[in-house]
Amino acid sequence: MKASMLRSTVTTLRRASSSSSSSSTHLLRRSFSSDSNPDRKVAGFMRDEQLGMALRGADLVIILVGVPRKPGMSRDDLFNTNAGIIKSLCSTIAKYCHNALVNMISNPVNSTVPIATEVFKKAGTYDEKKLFGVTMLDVVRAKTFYAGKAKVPVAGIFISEATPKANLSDEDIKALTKRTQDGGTEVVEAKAGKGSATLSMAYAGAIFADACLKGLNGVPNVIECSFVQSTITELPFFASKVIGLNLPIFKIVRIYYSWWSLTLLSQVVANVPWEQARDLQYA
Ligand SMILES: NC(=O)C1=CN([C@@H]2O[C@H](COP(=O)(O)OP(=O)(O)OC[C@H]3O[C@@H](n4cnc5c(N)ncnc54)[C@H](O)[C@@H]3O)[C@@H](O)[C@H]2O)C=CC1
Ligand SMILES: O=C([O-])CC(=O)C(=O)O
Repeated sequence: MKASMLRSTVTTLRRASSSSSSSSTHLLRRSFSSDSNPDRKVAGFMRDEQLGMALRGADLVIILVGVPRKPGMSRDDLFNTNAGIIKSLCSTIAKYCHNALVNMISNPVNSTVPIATEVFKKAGTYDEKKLFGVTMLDVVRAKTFYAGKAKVPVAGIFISEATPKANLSDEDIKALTKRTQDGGTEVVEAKAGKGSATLSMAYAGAIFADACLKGLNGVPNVIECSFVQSTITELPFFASKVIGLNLPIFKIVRIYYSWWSLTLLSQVVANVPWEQARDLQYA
């Protein structure tokens, strides 16, 4: 697909008021211009019956509907409400824009991505290279906290790969990792029941969506992290470093895990099987 030919469409999905009925879905569709087509259009769609119209022909769908956490909740506590919303949306995506890249922001991402996978598989439209759980906010946080500690602007996606190198002790690395892991909870608690991270998520979501659009426009070697179908651990999905968001060359890059990351990894792996069984049963 040539850059000058591309009509890159981003569709975001929202309901105006969470107290309204399930038939009040509000949708926003943005069509980005290209050199040959300078028109920039933004159109709004309302209600479930217009969902298909909003989605038809989209190149990229960003899913951010659903409920956010309140203080004291885990992301997994959102499963019962958000799983059904995601299942229904993904069925419509399979029908109206099965070629679209899907950026999944709605939590719990480690369940909503497998649910979307199963829905797409059942519809016969699944392509693992098109479904991305958005973990970009963790990268943004890690970079910000590392830069604060190291007193340098940071490039690179992981603490173990960050440049320029800062001389951090094991204790510093542990603390940075924990601060990054707890970043979402920090915001949820600070907002005291009024939602989770929104502005920083918008920033992170825009970076990731932009990377996808670059990939679709044929820009080579776009590299970001995302929760995708992955072979880097024994788990079927894992937040992985992904190179070449320009389809179809997408590939997972192995990374160097520090001793501390490996310790955390073993804890994650131990928890996942029961969640997976539930996600698959649900979908
Ligand atoms: N992946 C990540 O790093 C992050 C994920 N999130 C997740 O994103 C999701 C949204 O969070 P916020 O934007 O803070 O919540 P929010 O409450 O500000 O917005 C959610 C929107 O979804 C709408 N909605 C709810 N049920 C719907 C339905 N059945 N159909 C259509 N629209 C519906 C609501 O009306 C609302 O407009 C949550 O699941 C949250 O946990 C939030 C921040 C970071
Ligand atoms: O923590 C939450 O509930 C939202 C989220 O995923 C984050 O901010 O990282």
